[in-house]
Amino acid sequence: MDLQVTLTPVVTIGLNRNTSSFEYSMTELNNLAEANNMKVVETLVQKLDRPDPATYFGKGKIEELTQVVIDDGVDTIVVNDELSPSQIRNIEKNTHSRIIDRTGLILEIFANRAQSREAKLQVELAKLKYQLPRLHTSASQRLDQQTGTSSGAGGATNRGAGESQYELNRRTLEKRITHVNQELKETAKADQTKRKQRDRSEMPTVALVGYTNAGKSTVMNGMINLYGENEDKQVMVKNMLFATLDTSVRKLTLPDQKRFLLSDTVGFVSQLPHQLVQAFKSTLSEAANADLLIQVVDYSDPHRELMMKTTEDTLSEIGVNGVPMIVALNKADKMEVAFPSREGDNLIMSAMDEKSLQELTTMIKEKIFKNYHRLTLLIPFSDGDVVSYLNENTNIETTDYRDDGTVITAELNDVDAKRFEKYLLTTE
Ligand SMILES: Nc1nc2c(ncn2[C@@H]2O[C@H](COP(=O)(O)OP(=O)(O)OP(=O)(O)O)[C@@H](O)[C@H]2O)c(=O)[nH]1
Ligand SMILES: [Mg+2]
Repeated sequence: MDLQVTLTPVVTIGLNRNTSSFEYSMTELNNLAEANNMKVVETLVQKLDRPDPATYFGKGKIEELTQVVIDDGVDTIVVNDELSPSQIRNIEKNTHSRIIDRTGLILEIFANRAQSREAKLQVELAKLKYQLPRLHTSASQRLDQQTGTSSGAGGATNRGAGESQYELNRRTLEKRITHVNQELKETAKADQTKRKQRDRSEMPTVALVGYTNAGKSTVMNGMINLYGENEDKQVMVKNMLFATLDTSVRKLTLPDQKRFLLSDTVGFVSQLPHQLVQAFKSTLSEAANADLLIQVVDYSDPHRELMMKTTEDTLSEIGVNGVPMIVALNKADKMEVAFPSREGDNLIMSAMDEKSLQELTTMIKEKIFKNYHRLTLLIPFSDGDVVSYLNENTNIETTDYRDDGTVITAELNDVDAKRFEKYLLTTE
């Protein structure tokens, strides 16, 4: 199926402001372009402290870019920063090319990957907000064409059509924003109900977070394999950026009957457009409500430190602070290191290795099942439902039968311990 896709040839450009992460951010831009069915023909870089307010690159460099575009026979330029509407228009005019900035690029990828209604609405909202101030640019028009969710008002086609047309388009976009916001609110309400139901089940929740392509979904599937229910579906794993855009939650049951919920969600990337972060807040709030985060890191990537910093910055941007975290240094099988190997809250591991997943589970257990009590209860035969509940929900160590009922020694969490207090066996 993928073989049919024709790749759009592009030139990528970026400003080197002398930061240590520049080279990495250009590599990432090129990866993002590839994830968006583009073929990077050439990359042009200029050293400048700040972008030219009119044209991003300086005058001479723009001339060079114009020549490169002609020589390479390319008509699309991908820029490593978010541009102002006038910068987009000026580069367009000078180079006779279509411009897609970093934000537009990520928006396109998200729009093409979104599956669920909620994800689609979230992406559309982010897209509309991006388009609103850029109505008369090729960046906005391209976004409509590429994502096939035309608001009917994004295009540069109206250039010169006069102020009234512009006003009309702007109003159409604004109306659509209000509408999408409303629809999102409704889905969010439904989500909250779901979450409330889950909360009532008193199960601890663990969220996988981290950079895109780090292996979060692979860890999720490994855990489902080991501890999921038979009918549990696996989640999608793919070697591409932003394979996952929706949140999946699965209930896992460990051999000692302890249960928790594990969630897999959208990955992060540096300079994730703020429109997207805002739009995806509710999807990402799964992490905010978690009792424990597992940050999955591609340990084999030389840029892993920057990726971890990006993850931590994004988490604080969406308001996730102070949730305990385990760092899963994944893909160790690609390196010459021993694994699984644990140091404090860090685990060098491979999501494809059962031993690693078991070690990760041990670490999860230590964090979320702290408040357990080993209790011995005497349950009268008339309360058989309590015995069934304990059998299904707790780790039972011993069961004995006496004339006056069943004696069970089990590990109970705080809530259950309180609930079944009255059955506590008092030694005569
Ligand atoms: N060698 C190796 N490859 C892995 C490991 N874990 C994941 N991968 C591969 O890495 C790629 C990305 O894995 P995913 O699980 O989809 O990554 P993700 O973090 O869910 O990515 P997004 O959903 O895009 O954010 C896939 O090709 C996986 O097969 C690992 O431990 N070792
Ligand atoms: Mg994934």
